Amino acid sequence: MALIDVRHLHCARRLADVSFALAPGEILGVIGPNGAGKSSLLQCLAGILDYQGEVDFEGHALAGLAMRQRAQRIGFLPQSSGSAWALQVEDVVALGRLPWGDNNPQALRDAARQAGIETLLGRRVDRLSGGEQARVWLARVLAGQPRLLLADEPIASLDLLHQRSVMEALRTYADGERGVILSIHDFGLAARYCDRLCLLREGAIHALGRPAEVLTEHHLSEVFQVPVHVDLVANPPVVALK
Ligand SMILES: Nc1ncnc2c1ncn2[C@@H]1O[C@H](COP(=O)(O)OP(=O)(O)OP(=O)(O)O)[C@@H](O)[C@H]1O
Repeated sequence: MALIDVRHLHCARRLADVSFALAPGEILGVIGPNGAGKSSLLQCLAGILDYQGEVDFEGHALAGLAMRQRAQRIGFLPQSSGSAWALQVEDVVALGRLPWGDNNPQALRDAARQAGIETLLGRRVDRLSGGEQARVWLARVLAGQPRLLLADEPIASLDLLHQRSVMEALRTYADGERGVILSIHDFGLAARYCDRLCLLREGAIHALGRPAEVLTEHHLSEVFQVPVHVDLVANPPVVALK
């Protein structure tokens, strides 16, 4: 059974007739130009934006789930998070347990390790660098151990080392019964870590399939309107401007 099954999703002036399903164990990368609708899609699935169409989660209508059940099953990492308060890093991570009403120490430890923030514990989140803060907010979502993790550009502000470690953490997180849908602008990393890609153009799906089916010079040049060189046989895969 699909983890999430999205059928004919419409969101006013942002998304048109988007359909796909995600199986347990899969990472789906959502790609496309600025304004194509990647964040909007994730926000619809997270319950932040209203939509028309049908979305089933593990065979049941998502709309029928109580808010708490939904928050336990689906975690959302927004494009940018921040805190106006002087919270400790561990307090931010613990926020991820709110849907469960507990403070599960093992879940908190696992989340800190997966997001690579163990050395940041004990610090104030508002005194961390942008990339450090981004990993703390990722740890918050991981702490909730959602079956489906939605992450809006989780590596956008990260250095090379942490881009790789976060993609590997998400890969490991998805392996098994969980799934991840993330938006990403780095196509080389998308090719390397995502099982399938959804290429959006002006709110509609332009291509959906395995990275080799979606990341073609034809699709990318057409959608991004620049000549693109693609070599997915290379190790690591190469997608670059010509
Ligand atoms: N709060 C909003 N109110 C109205 N329209 C919005 C709002 N936020 C985004 N939009 C519009 O919705 C469309 C999709 O935006 P969205 O943020 O989903 O794109 P995106 O693919 O995530 O872009 P990016 O790569 O720049 O993050 C754009 O045309 C955008 O201008």
